[in-house]
Amino acid sequence: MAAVLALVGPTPVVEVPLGGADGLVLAREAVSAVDLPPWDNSAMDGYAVHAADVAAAAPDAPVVLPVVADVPAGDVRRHPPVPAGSVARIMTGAPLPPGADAVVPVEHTDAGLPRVRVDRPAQPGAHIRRRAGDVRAGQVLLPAGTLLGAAQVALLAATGHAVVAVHRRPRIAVVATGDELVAPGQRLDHGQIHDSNGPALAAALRAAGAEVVAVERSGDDAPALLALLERCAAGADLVVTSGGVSAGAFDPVKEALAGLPGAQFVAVAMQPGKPQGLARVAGVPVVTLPGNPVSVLVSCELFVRPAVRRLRGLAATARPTTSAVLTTDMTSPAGRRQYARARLDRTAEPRTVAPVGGAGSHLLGALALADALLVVPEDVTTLSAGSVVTVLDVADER
Ligand SMILES: Nc1nc2c(c(=O)[nH]1)N[C@H]1C(S)=C(S)[C@@H](COP(=O)(O)OP(=O)(O)OC[C@H]3O[C@@H](n4cnc5c(N)ncnc54)[C@H](O)[C@@H]3O)O[C@H]1N2
Ligand code: MOO
Repeated sequence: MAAVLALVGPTPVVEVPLGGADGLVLAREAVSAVDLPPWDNSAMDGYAVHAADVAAAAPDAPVVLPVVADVPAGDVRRHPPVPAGSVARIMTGAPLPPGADAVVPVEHTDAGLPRVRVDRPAQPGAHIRRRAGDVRAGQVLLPAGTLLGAAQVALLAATGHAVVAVHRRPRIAVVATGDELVAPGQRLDHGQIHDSNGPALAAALRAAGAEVVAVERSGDDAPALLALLERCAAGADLVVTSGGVSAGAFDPVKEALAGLPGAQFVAVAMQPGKPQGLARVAGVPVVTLPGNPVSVLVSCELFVRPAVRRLRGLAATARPTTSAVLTTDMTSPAGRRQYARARLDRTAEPRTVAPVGGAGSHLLGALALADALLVVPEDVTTLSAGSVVTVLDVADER
């Protein structure tokens, strides 16, 4: 993972309309130019009063006062001070007229106009939301590096930000390699299969926060593949390939990239996802994932997702791990850390985890039912039901 991360940094800073900024990451701290609330205002529908006028009000001794003004929310008039001995009718969020120092909720009155009966006292300051009680002008609202979600967008909108400086959504191109690949929906000849890695990587990368700018298929001709990678690199921050990196007689990805500076192909002691590689094409990092359909998604999760986070301007962290109780016995290959596909019961106490399907890197049926990866260390070859194991929680939504 470190080798992949070393190739990427946050994408360039762009100014985008706030309305389209959710899911992006602030590139600069956001500062408020205004106080929030901008003026003292009412927290209740009711009457703005002088607290002293209603100090003795009670259900059996109501105080009757004249209503000298009506202040709805959105009222842009500047009202004169409310004289002592009178009140203004006021709605939630409306500016408190000068003079008044408390709000009596309408429930504690007869809702009257032009005179109102108030049957409860109010402490000075009651139901008043003070100017700058939330945010002060000049205050840092959000530091650089903040992921913008609904609450952050609300704060930026409330403080009047129409555009925000964010890291541009990372552009990633996907290239699935293999002469056997045919687009889903097309007829298969003997020896051909539908390309699942292309669509799968595109989905995983989008879920990680990337913009997928191309999903290409390439045959096994290395020069043609290199030309395709160069075209993809021209419009991308990162290119991700699948297939063609193991020990076969036709491993075009290796062949296409091997001569490039910085290219490296390694066997990682994990299962699935052993053969891995990376290179730069025209300066753009290319991560070469193995072709087996389970391997490609597990490797994308472990190696590419953190890199996408870094490109977005976030910390390049992995997903959270959790402990769970294994529900069945299982085995694991010696010398390779296994990421077994599993289902995690998040409602059980303690949590339980059950492997789904076998260890084969072609077992897409089981992968699609899994929502977690059960991590079995390199030196562990058998695990019994009841053991406490580490689980990577990879579910995006559940
Ligand atoms: N002699 C050895 N053979 C293999 C080794 C090894 O060490 N020595 N490693 C195995 C492991 S582990 C993996 S993983 C695979 C990785 O191979 P490649 O990255 O070269 O991938 P391919 O050979 O192109 O394909 C492997 C497998 O996946 C299918 N595939 C490929 N692309 C797609 C796609 N886009 N959609 C659906 N399925 C795809 C392909 O048809 C193969 O069945 O190598 C092992 N072999
Ligand atoms: O390591 Mo490969 O990725 O098992 O199938």
